[in-house]
This record gives sequence, C-alpha cells and structure tokens, in this order.
Amino acid sequence: MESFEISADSYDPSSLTSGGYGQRTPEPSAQRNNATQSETKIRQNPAAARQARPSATPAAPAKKPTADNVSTRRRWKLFAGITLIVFAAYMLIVCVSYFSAGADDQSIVQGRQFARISSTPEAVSNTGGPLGAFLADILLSQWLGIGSFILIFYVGALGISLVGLRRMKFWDLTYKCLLTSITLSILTGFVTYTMTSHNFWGGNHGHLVNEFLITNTGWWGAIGVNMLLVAAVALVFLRELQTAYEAYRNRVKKHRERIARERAAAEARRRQMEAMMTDDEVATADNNTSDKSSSDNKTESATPADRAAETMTEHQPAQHHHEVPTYTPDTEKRYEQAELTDIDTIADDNTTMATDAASASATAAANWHETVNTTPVADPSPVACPAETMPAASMTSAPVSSETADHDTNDNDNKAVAPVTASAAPASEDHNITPPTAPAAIQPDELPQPDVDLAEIPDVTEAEDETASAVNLVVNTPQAVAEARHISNEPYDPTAELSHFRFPSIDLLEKRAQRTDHVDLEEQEENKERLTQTLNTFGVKISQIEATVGPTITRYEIIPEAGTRTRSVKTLGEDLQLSLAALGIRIIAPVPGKGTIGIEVPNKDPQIVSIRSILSSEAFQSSKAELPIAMGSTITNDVYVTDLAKLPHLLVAGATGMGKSVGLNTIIASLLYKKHPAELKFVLIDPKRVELSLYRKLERHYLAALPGEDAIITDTSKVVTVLNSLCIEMGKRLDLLEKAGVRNIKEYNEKFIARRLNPNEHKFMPYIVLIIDEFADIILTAGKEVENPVSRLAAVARAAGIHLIIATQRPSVTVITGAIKTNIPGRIAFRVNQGVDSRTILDQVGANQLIGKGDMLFSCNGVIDRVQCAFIDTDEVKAICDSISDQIGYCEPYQLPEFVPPTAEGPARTGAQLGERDPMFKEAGMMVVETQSGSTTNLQRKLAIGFGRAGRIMDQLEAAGVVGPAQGGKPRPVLMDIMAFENYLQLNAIN
Ligand SMILES: Nc1ncnc2c1ncn2[C@@H]1O[C@H](COP(=O)(O)OP(=O)(O)OP(=O)(O)O)[C@@H](O)[C@H]1O
Repeated sequence: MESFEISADSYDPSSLTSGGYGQRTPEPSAQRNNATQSETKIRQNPAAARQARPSATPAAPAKKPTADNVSTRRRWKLFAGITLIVFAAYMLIVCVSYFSAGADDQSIVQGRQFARISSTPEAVSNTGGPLGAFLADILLSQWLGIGSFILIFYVGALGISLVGLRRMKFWDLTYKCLLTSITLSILTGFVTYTMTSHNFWGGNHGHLVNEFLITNTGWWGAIGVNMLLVAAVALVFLRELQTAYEAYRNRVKKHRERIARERAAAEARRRQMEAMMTDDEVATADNNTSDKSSSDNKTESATPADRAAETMTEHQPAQHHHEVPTYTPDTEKRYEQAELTDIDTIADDNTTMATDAASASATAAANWHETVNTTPVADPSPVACPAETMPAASMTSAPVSSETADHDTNDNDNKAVAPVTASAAPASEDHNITPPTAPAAIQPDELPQPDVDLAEIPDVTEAEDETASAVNLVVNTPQAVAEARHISNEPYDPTAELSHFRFPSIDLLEKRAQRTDHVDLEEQEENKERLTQTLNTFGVKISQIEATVGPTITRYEIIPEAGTRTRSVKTLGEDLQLSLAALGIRIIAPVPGKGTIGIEVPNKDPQIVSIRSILSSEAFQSSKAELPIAMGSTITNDVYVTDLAKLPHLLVAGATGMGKSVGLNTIIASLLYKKHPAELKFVLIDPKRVELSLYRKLERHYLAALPGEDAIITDTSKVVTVLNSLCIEMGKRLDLLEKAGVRNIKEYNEKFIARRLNPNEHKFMPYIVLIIDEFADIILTAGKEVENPVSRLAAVARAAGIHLIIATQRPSVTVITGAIKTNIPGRIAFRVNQGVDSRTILDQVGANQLIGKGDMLFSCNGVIDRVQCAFIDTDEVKAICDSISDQIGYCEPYQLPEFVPPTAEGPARTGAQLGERDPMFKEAGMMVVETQSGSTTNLQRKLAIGFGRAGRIMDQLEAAGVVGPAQGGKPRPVLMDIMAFENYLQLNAIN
C-alpha cells in the first residue's frame, strides 16, 4: 500500500473519538499560545476581530481543548486502535484455521445461533474456539469467502492508524478495501464455481453473483464481468502497480549494470594477466637467447626494441609466479653493453622505452589494483569513472594512430612503444588515470591469481609482420599479436564509456489527440468566399483559390487574374482581417517558388502539435543531420526538421508568453533524443534561473561547466567568464583541427574514430551547444564584454562544433546587435508586438502577424517557413531528464578550460603595470602565445630590443595573465593561447 499522508480531504478515523474532522491537533502549549495571541489581537483591534469571525452563522463557541481532554482522547484512540488490531489478529488466526478445521466444524456451526454452538457438547476444531469457528464460518462461508481477508486487513489497518503507527486516508482505504474484497470474492467464486468443496471459497456472495451471471449471461458474460472487475481494481491500484513495476525495473537495471561492471572488470583482469604473462614469456625467451649467444653478438643484434623489452621485463613484476622481479647483474651487463654500442640512440631509446615500459607495467598494475579494489564493491551511484571502474574499456577504446605506428616502425623505435602503451593504458589526459607507481610497490600477495591456464599460453614467436613488430615489445604471442591488431583496427567508440546508456523512451511523452479534420469544409468555404468578395471589392480579381490546412492556420493560395499587381494585394491585410474577423492574417505575395499569393488565416479551432508525434516521425527518426532539431509542423503538416550544425547558430526571439521557452525545450529534447552524452554537451546560461533549471539533472551526462562552477550559469557576472572559456575551447579545438589537417569537427571525429589520429595529441570532440535564455538581460548588463566573445563564437565556432542558440524577448537592435546578427543566419521569430521587432529579427515584417502559442517563422538564409512549434510541457521535460539522470553518467560535467578574467587579477595587475604598457606589448604577447614559449631572451632577440626592456614586457605579460612567474633560468610557462590572448586584447581595447 502507498504511504498515506494527512491531507485536508483525508478523513482521520481518530476524529470519531475527538469530535474533529481531519484536523491535526496542535500541541497543547502551542495551542494555548495561539489562543492567547489571537485573543490579544482581537482585544487590540475589534474591527479585525469582527473580520476574523466566520462569515457564516456564528458557530457555537469552540470548546477550548485542554491538556486533560487531549490526553483522554489520545488514550481512547490508543485503546480503540489496539482493540481493532487484536480483533484483526484474532480473525486472521480463526480464518486461517478455517482452512483445516472448517470442514469438521461446519456441521456444528452452520445454521445455529452462537449461544447454541457454545453450549454444544461437541468440541470445535478451530483454533479460535467456538467463537472463532462461528465467525470464520460467517466470513469465509457466508459472506465474502477469500475476500474476507481484505476486510480483516481493513480492520487491522484502521487499528494501526488509530494507534498512530501509520496515517491513512480513511475513505481511500475504505473504498479500495471494499472494492478489492468484493472483486476477490466474485473472482474466487467464479474460479471455484464448479469445484466441489464443503463451502464456496468466494463465500455465498461470490457464488450467488456468479450463479446469477452464468444463468443470465452465460459463461462468457461471467468471464466478461470478472475481467471488468479485475480491470477496475487494476485501475484503482494503477499508481501502486506502476511504483512496484518501476521498483522492479530499477532492480533489474541495477543488477544488469552490476553484472556489466563485473564483466568489464573481469575482462580487464584477463587482459592484464595476458599482457603481463606475455611480457614474462618475452623476458624468459630473451634471457635464454642472451645466455646462449656471445656478448658481442648480443650487442650487435640487440635492437632498441629488444632492449626496451628486456628493460621493461626487468621492471615488471612476475605476476603469475607471484614474485617481485629482481634486477640481475646479467641484465645490467647486457644493458651496459648495449649502451656502449650506440650510446646516443640507446640512451634515448632506453630512457623512453624503459619509462614507457615501466609506465605501461605500472599503469597496468595500478589499474589492476583499482580493479581489484573496486570490483567487489559495486558503486551504487550512477557514475562511470573510467580510471576507477573500467580500465579495460579505456584500454581497448584508446585509439591507436596507424599513422604513428607506421612512422614509428620506420624511423624511431622508441615511439613504437606508443601503440603498446596506448593499449596498456589510455594516454588521454581526460581519463585521470592514477599516475603509475613503481612496480616494486606491488606486493606479491596483492597480485591476482591468473585465471588463464599457463599451459595454454603459446610459445614466444617472432613478430609476424610490420604491425606485429611495432608492438612486439610487449606483445609477442600470436594470440596477443592478434589481439593487438584487433585493438588497433577496431574503430574508436566514443560511447564506450557509457555503453549502457539508453535514450529516453518516446513513451515518456504525452499522447495528444491529433485530429485530421480540424478545419471543417464549411469554415474553409466560408473563408474562401469572404476572401474572394473582399478582394473583388478592392479590384483584385481571382482566377483560382485553394486551401492548405495546417495545424493552427490555413493558407489560401490565390491566383489573381492577369494584370493584378501583387503589391495591391499586400496592402489589403487589414481589410481582409476585418472581413474575416480574424487576427494574425499574413499575406505572402508571392509564395516563393509558386506563382500564387498566399493568405494565411488562423483556424477557429487550432491544434496542439505534440512533441511525441514530431519526435516519433519518420522525418526525425531517419534524419542524418549532425544535430537534428525537430521544431514542429509546417503549414502542409510536414515535420520541420533542421540541422543545427548547418544553421549553424540560432536566434530565438518573440514577445513574452509566445512560446520561446517551449521552443527551447523542443530543441533540447530533439537533441537529447538523438545524441549520445559522449557526442553532445550543453552550456546553459539562464539568467531567469527557472527556465533551464530542469536540466540541472543532466550535468553528468550532457552539461559542460567551468571547473568548480555550477553547470547552469544563472549569475550574469559568470557569463563573461564562461563565454571566454568557450572562446579558449574553440581556440584549442581549431588548433587540433589544424594539426589533424581537417576542416571541421565532423571530419576530425571521423578521422579520430578511424584511429587515424594520435590519441596522445588528439581527443574525440563532442558538439557543444551554448544556449542563452534571455540574452537581453545579459547584454544590457555586460555590454561589450559579452558581445565580443559572442560575436567571435558566432563567427568562428562552427567548424569547432560549437553552436549558439540565443533567446530574447526584447528583439531590439541594442540586444541583437549588427555584429551578432550577421553571424547568426538561423532565426526563429515567435509573435512580436511590432513590425519593427519583426524586422530586427527577420529583416522583414511578418512576426507581428503571428497568432502566438508556438506559431513561429523560421528563417534560414532568407528563406522563411511558418511552423507551428511542437508543444512539450514541463512534466515531459522532467520525465526525459529523469530517465537520463537515472542512468550511469560521467564523474563530472564536461570541463571547459579555465579563463582568468583580466580584471580578476586586481589593481596590482591591471593598474600601474598595464597602464605603462610597452608599445610592443601586443607584438611580444603574440610571439609568446604563438611559440608558447615565455623566454625573455627570445623576446629580446626577435624584437631586437634590450634585455631590460624585454624583461619589463615579460613582467607586463605576467601581470596580464599571459605567462606565469619567472622560474630561474627557465622560460616562463605560457598560460594563454592565441584565442585567449586576442580576446584579452579586445577586452582591454589594445590595438
Ligand atoms: N508550441 C506550443 N503549442 C501550444 N501552446 C503553446 C506552445 N508554446 C507555448 N504555448 C503556450 O504558451 C504559453 C507560454 O509559453 P512559453 O512559456 O514558452 O512563453 P515564453 O515566450 O517563453 O514566455 P516568457 O518569455 O514570458 O518566458 C505556454 O504555457 C503554453 O500554454
């Protein structure tokens, strides 16, 4: 049963004894205080006292509750409650006993008064004695049969409520219990109808009802009635059933997730064991070989790769023997000999390879530790932290650059370790892998028992081909070679980390009745006639008129007779409005691509376009767009789907209450139904604090945030920081695109997925959609500080996969400035109050003729479509967010780069030093950020200035946050990239 709460409409059985109806009795002292307070007020203000009196007939003065009568009432309640509970328990015992004793007792109890039963010399078998036998017979045989158990439950529940153990709504409990007991009685009567027994299990009630039904309606009639009753009960308990089902689903889901985690951990264990054992085999083989051959030969033939393998083997624990490896003099000797042969190459190789190898082994060991530690304790919070829980997944999913592999194999063996290192431990900095500890730190007893039979491990063989030789430093068994090949050939899966992620179900969205006949023919004919008449009156002759019925408006397309000027029709808007007695008439003269003039007239009975119908449409489902957004329905009832990635930015404007927020929710929902959390991140700016707050739940799946900051920015002062941070992110991304030799994020990600980019330098990039609700609030407070980064993002961010959606209810030129507007070709205009606002948004009138409630004009590169925006309500948004946030997410929101606002450095940095900025400051800064080297000597040399001046400029750059503090003789660290520096220059008006 649900947990019952006290509510105004609930009837508290306790009131039977207290004389009150569902009112919570205040504590005596509080009550006294209240009484005294109100008395005082009344005395002070007799008028208020009169007002305070109920307007109805003055009731008898309420009896003042005293401590005495309150506690008496309590005692009575307690007594009544306990009595009911005891009675229910007794009834339960006697009824259960009836199952075994009923048949024997029947001859004694049936048809007799209780007085006779108790005086009869025959002993009854019921545990509850003669009274028990009597009552059980009444309940189970004569009344409701099995259904009587519900009545017993009811009595017990009332008792519990009176005692105060659990509060219940009296009427709710009563009708549910009655309905269930009657249904159970009839259903049992039906099921046992043909059964021969000493009584009817549905009681006389159940039997008689079924007898009546079967006699009058036949068996099918009885079946039908019984099914109806069951359905009624199911409906009554729908909420409870749903809750139970949800609880069951959650349990199953959690169970599955746990199993998946365990499997991933087991797989990780297996891979690590294989890798470690393989290394050990290599070491053994090499040792054998080196023992046999002469030391000279060894020196000549030893390739850097072999030597690294030796070194690495030496540094690795011999896991399957449970021994910590020792560094033998023999190994050292070989190492020294190798060094003597080619001191330079070997020194380099060995340093890198030993480090890599040790790091691979240690990382594997570190990962192993974590696997061992984390596997048995299934983390209940839905978070996927790759470093802790999924080392194997990270390992296999870390892309290996084939370019790198080729290059490495040919000319630089030490880099050939890279694929191996990548396969042994993800190199991506995003994955927060714990820095490797020294292998010796691993205790033998901490190491796992290999779950692989050692006898099954094939002998060490030579690398089979070039690819294998690239990886044969640690992977030498055919099995491992095959595995390594498999790893490097398999496309990178960005969704692997949240591979169990399920997109929200369409069923979360409400089904809204959609009528096809929403404009009846009569209305159409009437409108056609009026249009024709009015146009005729003004001298516009029509040769043809046709209607296209949309969800909220109907477009009448007319073909005027030859010689009619289109302009003359355009001016007739108000007259048509008058004749049709309708607001929101819009004239399109001519309809683009057609030789007609369109007159759009609102329907008398507009339809709501449900988000469910739009998102489940074929057009959306099969859309191949990178960032598909399904906005709603067009005039021809087609689903309007567009690609945000191609727009590439969107301005959403309209007067208050015309559907902007719903529109934004529709856009977000479209993206949530199509993009995996790995592929898309939102940056949400919501100065109104309420519109986007529902999405806070998505922070570990879909939101990007500044380090340590809230994922949804509501504070206007933080907006500048986040926008600048996005500029830095854009700069970084553009750098990566340049390095990868691609033109946009799509090509870049494709290349990365195909493992054609080195994962040490590159990473998979999710799209970032920046949504600013109520842009006017922000730009009017922060002005240029916001306008500059926004226009920079609008101008350049497209290629980097950063897209802007800017919403405002004040579409004036001070808000949507020229600089912003030029770079935002996608515009959505909901109804606005004036034509001038429409011009600001769309560069033409029209939005002022819309009808509101999601009626909008979607303009892209000058082409305007009238669309009825799909409607999504808050509950649907909540349901979507819940279904996502219930699933495992990332450890934290996607981290945006940190941006230190120049003003935040305080007057020490922005005052005197920057005031006396050197004329070569900008040039010097550019040089520093371009070369990413904060060397004063460099500045001195390249700018041909004295050391003193170069030093002063460097100090100024430090004050501006471009470089870090001096580090002895070493160059200073560079803290900004080109984008950030350019931004800094702009913000500080440095030319
Ligand atoms: N697409 C739609 N279909 C049907 N009704 C809609 C639609 N969009 C909005 N409405 C109706 O208009 C009301 C206001 O919508 P919404 O909150 O989106 O307006 P708004 O422009 O965001 O207002 P504000 O700027 O004041 O926040 C909604 O509560 C809803 O009743």
